[in-house]
Order: sequence, then C-alpha cells, then structure tokens
Amino acid sequence: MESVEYDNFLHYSSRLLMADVLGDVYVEFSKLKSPNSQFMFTRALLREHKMLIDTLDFNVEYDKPTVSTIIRHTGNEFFKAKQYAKAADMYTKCLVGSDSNSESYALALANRSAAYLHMCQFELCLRDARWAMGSKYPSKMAYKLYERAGHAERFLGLVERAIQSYAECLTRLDESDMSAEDKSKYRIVIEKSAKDCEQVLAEHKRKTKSPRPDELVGGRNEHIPALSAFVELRMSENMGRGVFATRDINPGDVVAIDEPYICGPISDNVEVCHYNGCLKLDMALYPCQKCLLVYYCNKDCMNKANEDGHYLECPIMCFIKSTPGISRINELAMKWFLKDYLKMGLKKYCSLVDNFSKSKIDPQTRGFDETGQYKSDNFLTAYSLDSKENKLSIDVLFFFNCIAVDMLHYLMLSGLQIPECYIGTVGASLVHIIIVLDLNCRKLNIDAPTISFQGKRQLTLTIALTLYPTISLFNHSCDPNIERSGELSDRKRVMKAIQPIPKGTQLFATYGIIFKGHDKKSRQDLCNKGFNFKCYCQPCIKNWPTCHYIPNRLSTLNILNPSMADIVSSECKKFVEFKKSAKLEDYCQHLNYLYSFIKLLFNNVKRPFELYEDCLEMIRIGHTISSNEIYFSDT
Ligand SMILES: C[S@@+](CC[C@H](N)C(=O)[O-])C[C@H]1O[C@@H](n2cnc3c(N)ncnc32)[C@H](O)[C@@H]1O
Repeated sequence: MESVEYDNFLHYSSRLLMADVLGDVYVEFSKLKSPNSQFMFTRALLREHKMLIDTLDFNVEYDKPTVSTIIRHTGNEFFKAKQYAKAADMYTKCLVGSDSNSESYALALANRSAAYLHMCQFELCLRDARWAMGSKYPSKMAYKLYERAGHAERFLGLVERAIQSYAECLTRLDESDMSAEDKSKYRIVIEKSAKDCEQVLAEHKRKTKSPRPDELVGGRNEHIPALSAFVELRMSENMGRGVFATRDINPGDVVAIDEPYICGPISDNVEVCHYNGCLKLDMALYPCQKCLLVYYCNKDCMNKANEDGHYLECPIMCFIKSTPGISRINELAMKWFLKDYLKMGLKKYCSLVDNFSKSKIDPQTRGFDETGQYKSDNFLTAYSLDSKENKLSIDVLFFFNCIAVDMLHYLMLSGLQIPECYIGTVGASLVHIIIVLDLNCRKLNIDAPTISFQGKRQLTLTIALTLYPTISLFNHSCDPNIERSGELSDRKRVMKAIQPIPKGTQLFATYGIIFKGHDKKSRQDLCNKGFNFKCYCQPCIKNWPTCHYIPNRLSTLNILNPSMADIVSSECKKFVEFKKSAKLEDYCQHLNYLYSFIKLLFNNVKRPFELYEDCLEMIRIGHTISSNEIYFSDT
C-alpha cells in the first residue's frame, strides 16, 4: 500500500515492479545490514534500471529577442492607455519567453512592476522592482526602480524600508541622463516622500515600546545551555528521555531558548529569507539570479547562503523540488548536508558520520559531546536526534535510499566530487539526515510577525520548516504545559510554561494536537502516523473528554481540597466576569492575574475543568500578543 505521507511514493517502486524485480529487490535490500551497503545497492539498482538522469540540461529555447520586444511594446501601448492589467499580462508573456539573464527580461520585469503599482498590487510591484534591481536592468534607469519600490513599501506600511529606497533612488539619480533641471525637480518630489515616511515612523516609534528580552528562568542549564537551570533530562517510562522540573516552575517562566540547526521556507507562497542563519519574513525578497527559486532578504544573506553551498544546489534546485517524498524536507536535507560537508571537508565529515553509525548509541546521552554538553549548534547533536530508523518498514527505508541516491546524483552532476570509496558513507548520511528531518522537524514551524504596522496586530502564518535540537528533547502531551512564545519573527524559539509545573514533573510541548479539540483516537492516529509512537500522555491514558463534554461546574467530584471550596468558587465567579468583559488584546496585560487563577485551580480542582481550560487558552493568547510590540492608543 502507498504510504500516504509522501508524494509520489510509488515513483521508484512502480518502475521496478514493471521490470518484475521489486519483490527480489525488497528481499535483497532487507538482507543488507549496513546503511552504506543499502545505499550502494540502491544506487546500483537505479543505475541498472536507467532511473538516473544523464544531464542537467533542460534544452529550453530561450529568447527570441525580436518577439519579446514586440510583446513588451504591446504591453507599453496598453500601459499608455491605462489598461494596466492587460499591460501586466503582456509583460508576463514577455518574461516567459526571455532569458532571465537578458536586458529584455529586466525591462519586462520593471514595466510589470509599474503596471502593478497602478493596480495597487503593491507586493507584486515591490517583488518585480526588486527582481529587476538584481537583473540586467540599465543602470541609468535604476533610480525608477527604487522610486517605485519606495512607493510600494510606503503603501504597505514598510516606511523604514521606503526611506532607504528613496535614499537609494536619489543616489542612483546621478547616473541618469535627465537634464539638471529635471533632476532637481525630481529630487524635490522624492525628498518630500521620504520626509512623509520619516514622520510616520517617528509617530510609530512614539506609540510603541519594545518587549523586554526573554531570559531563562534560573539562568542557563549547565549541560544543555538552551534550557533553563531549573530542569534536567531524565529517562521516563514509555517516552524515552524527557525534560523534568527540578524546581517548581510557574506559568510565564521561560524554560527554553533554542535556535534551529537547520531551517527553510515551508512553501513557495510565503516570502521568507532562505538563508539558514536568517529566516526573516519579508515582502518581495531578492531572488538568486541564476535559479530564481530561492530568495534572500539582502545581499549579505545571499553571499552567506552561497558559502553554505547554494552554488552547488543552484543548478539542481528544480530537480530537488520535484524529487518524491516531502520536497521541502529534501531541500532541507540538501542544505544541511552541503553546509556541514563543505565546512568539514570530505574526510572529517565521513569519519564523523561513519563513527556515529558504527557506535552503540546510549539513549540517555545521545547528542551530548565529549565534554558532556548538549548544544543545538553541534552537528552530531542534530544528527543524533531520534530517527527511529529501525522502526521503518522496508519499503519506506528503500524509498528514502532512492531519494538520497537521486539527490547525490544531482549533486555530482552539479560539480560535487566524491571519490567512489566514500559514496556509500556520504549517501547513507544523506538517508539518515532525511529520516531525522522527517521525524523531528515537520511540526516545528515558526510563525510570522507583523510585517507591516499599518495592519496593527500580528498575523500568524506557518512559514518555515525548522529543526530545533534542544526543543526536540521535549516529549509530547495532548495537554502541553509549555508552549512557544517570544518574538514571533525571530528564528530563535522561546518556550514558556503555560501551566504550573511542580518540581519532579515533566515538561511537555505539543506536536500539533491537543485534547480539547480532538478525541483520543484521532490524537493517537496523528502520533502514530506522523511520529511513529503511541501517545502516553495523561489525557490519552485517562481518556479526557473533548471540549463539549468538559465539566463546567464545581462539585464534590472535582474539588480536590474541600477546605478551599468557597475561595475557589468565589474566584471562579470573578473569572467568569473577567472573561465576559476582557478582549483578546487585554489578556497580555492581565497575565499575572491569569497565572494566579490557573495556579489556584491547578492545586484545587480536578482536570479537565472548563474554566481551567479557558484560562489556559487566555494565557496562550496573552503570551503570543505580549511577545510582540505593544501599542499605546492615543484615545
Ligand atoms: C522529539 S523526540 C522527544 C525526545 C525523546 N523522548 C528522546 O529520547 O530524545 C520524540 C520521541 O519521543 C517519544 N515520545 C514523545 N512524546 C511521547 C508520548 N506522549 N508518548 C510516548 N512517547 C513519546 C517518542 O518515541 C517520539 O518519537
């Protein structure tokens, strides 16, 4: 049966099935004990059955300059007649037929950005203007692009950027062949636009204050620096390792601040900087001018990504994107592999991954270095994350090997040279990386910030796939007591307690599902299919009811401490009143009240209890809102 998790799961096996060898292949493959031999076997097989491409050439016929110029001029006619949508269509046609490295392409992009500006499609306008800036656009006209970008940014509320674009426009004006008189008139107009933006910015700064930076409760943990000093790693029954409190932890306490080992965008539709060290959400990023498939927020990120290996990945991006499996995971695997392989060099890389695969892994100390430290920026820490390789079925393991064979083949066609004797080791490491990512990073997405402050509140979007090695130490519960908080735009992930966590108990995150909204069966299905484990959290063990059936009244059945009944009852009444009057944005200002109420219920009322769950929800919302800029209203 096809594994529904992965795209095109039958891509390799169906061809082997047609050649009537699939059964034998699985038998042979399962006899092989080492990951290196499994990889080499798969590689030989795909070669034998001619399933690997010979060349990276597309044979696309680009650029018939006369045709694209005619189309662009037709677009210009529509533009002059103020038929901007038709003009934009013509420019798009021109782009499709042009080589991205030609002036014709750059002119069509620039013209389309002008059409989009008139259509009030500011994001599209900005994107085209930025793309044109990085292309073969004539430098004497470049000032126009910066002016247009400035206008679009201003309309989008990105006034700080608009000020920079206007400044660049004035600098580029010197290169234009405008008359001195026209230049000075033009300059006055642009300076006025920049001044307007400065006023808006000053007003915005007056009305906002930045949140205080988050700090780990109790300081850094001695052995796991991304965790608080008030926790430790312990083996737990049914769940392997887990993070436990060594002191009472209160709601609001910061328990982890982690950075991703590797990260990348989750879709082509969200504009997030592709550089692993950045991940900034932005509008209209600068594309890599060669592949046009990855984007960066500035030239610095573009250069750093190149050093990390984009130059090898660039000619094969479109192949990687169409590889079966989960294409974003494949892209991330490629990025991870290249970053470390190029940094360490062939020999060091191979010796590390070889030693890892031969060593017997202690489940408790896995990922710690020789000095007893567990660090999120250490290759072996990330590489040794839970992979459940031995639990994978043969067809899935074979499938991952096929993907890795394809990926390594593309890389070698792209210029990566690996001596034959190292291919097994390198290939097996790619398989391992894909499996680690597949298990650990899917549900750890980061959210989007407010990119424009005209819209006032933040929008929450899933923008990236990320692998946080330390946060991956937290086990899952359908009733999590910690959750992501902190500056939403930051690649740094801050985890805060959302419930009281008494000394000696475990800290739990959620892998994407909580008990209130889903019954036990669907939760177990998700844990099983998505992460390959049976969930042993309290709501699953005790089969807690979903939201409609959660008790909503205090009674002798749920009051744990009868001597507190009156106090609890009166506090519950107050909370119900608070709930009625408070708006979403008030929650963050009343977090201390919410913390004290949840603590009172935690100690005195049996879970689940409706008001507890409501208070928990308010804390979660409060944490998200308080982590962003706080707005003062003039009214
Ligand atoms: C990201 S890791 C968490 C850390 C892991 N326990 C370790 O030893 O490093 C995820 C794995 O932890 C275990 N796990 C996490 N939450 C669990 C739960 N609620 N019930 C059972 N096992 C769980 C599963 O084996 C799962 O594949």
